[in-house]
Amino acid sequence: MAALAVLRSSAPARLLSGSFSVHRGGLASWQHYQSRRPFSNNKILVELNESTGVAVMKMKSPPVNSLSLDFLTEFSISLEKLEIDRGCRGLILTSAFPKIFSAGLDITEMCGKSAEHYAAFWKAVQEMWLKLYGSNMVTIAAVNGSSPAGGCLMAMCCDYRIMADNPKFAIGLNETQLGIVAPFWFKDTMINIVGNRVTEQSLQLGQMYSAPEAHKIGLVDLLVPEDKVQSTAAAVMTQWLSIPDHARQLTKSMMRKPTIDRLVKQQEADINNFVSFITRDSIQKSLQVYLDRLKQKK
Ligand SMILES: CCC/C=C/C(=O)SCCNC(=O)CCNC(=O)[C@H](O)C(C)(C)COP(=O)([O-])OP(=O)([O-])OC[C@H]1O[C@@H](n2cnc3c(N)ncnc32)[C@H](O)[C@@H]1OP(=O)([O-])[O-]
Repeated sequence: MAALAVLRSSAPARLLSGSFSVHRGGLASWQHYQSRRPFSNNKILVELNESTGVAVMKMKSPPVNSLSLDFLTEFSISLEKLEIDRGCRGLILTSAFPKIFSAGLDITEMCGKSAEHYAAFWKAVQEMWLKLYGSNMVTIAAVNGSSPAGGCLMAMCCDYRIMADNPKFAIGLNETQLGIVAPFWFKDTMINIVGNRVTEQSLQLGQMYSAPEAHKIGLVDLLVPEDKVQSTAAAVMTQWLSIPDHARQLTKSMMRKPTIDRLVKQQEADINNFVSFITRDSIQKSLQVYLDRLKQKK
């Protein structure tokens, strides 16, 4: 079971950082755990309901939940804490902002920095994927806004995706539009959901799909009105949690392990590949132009 990130049964439940609360039934009984060290900038809010065993993880990194190195580090630590907590069986991943799930990788982390920085950043992206895609928990993405590139990847890592039924919200792997290339494990994750043909076309065109289009191609499983995304995620979670954990976990591992192992086997090479790609002058220029265009949009 090497593919599954953390062995939940053998590790003690420990809660380490701030922005972490445990729900024991009523709102009045929210308990806040103290930080052991002041690591967290609270870009991620985690609320664990102990009576249901379901944690809600809300991304809260203004303005657009872009995946910076700090964000990714905090995300992976938060996830690991839930993974080793025997009281937690399910995770709902969502955004604290109403119109944006996540803007994907923070482009400023990929512009004008050192090779060492790019390597550390890419390792953090890999870790996020390995932990979320390999999670033993039931994972449901409550996609309450737009979700390009790395944001789409996070949603795709989950077992089930529920998206707000708003044609203005878009999701997809748009990397080629930035002049960059989604790595093989982004591609594999998408193939495992929508198949080879749709993925090939999506990746080449850097296609963003409106919520209804994403539902049509199977990139998201369910569309619901914006104000029903969270409650529907909770209802779907109950259904998934009715399956015995061990059987569901082994099945999930059987489905995902080959995909995970491909990256694990070449993690270092993948980092080197990213660094040599992202440091090219032409790629740096493309990213800068894209970033400037984003800023001028207003
Ligand atoms: C090989 C590598 C694989 C790569 C994978 C990736 O994920 S690549 C990533 C691919 N991702 C994309 O292509 C997504 C690009 N982003 C968007 O399409 C839109 O921002 C939006 C739809 C997410 C939100 O629309 P909205 O109208 O609500 O918001 P807004 O547009 O007004 O932005 C507000 C502020 O946030 C800033 N900022 C935004 N995104 C990023 C970012 N990723 N990073 C950093 N900064 C970002 C933006 O510049 C602006 O800054 P300012 O001027 O205030 O200093």
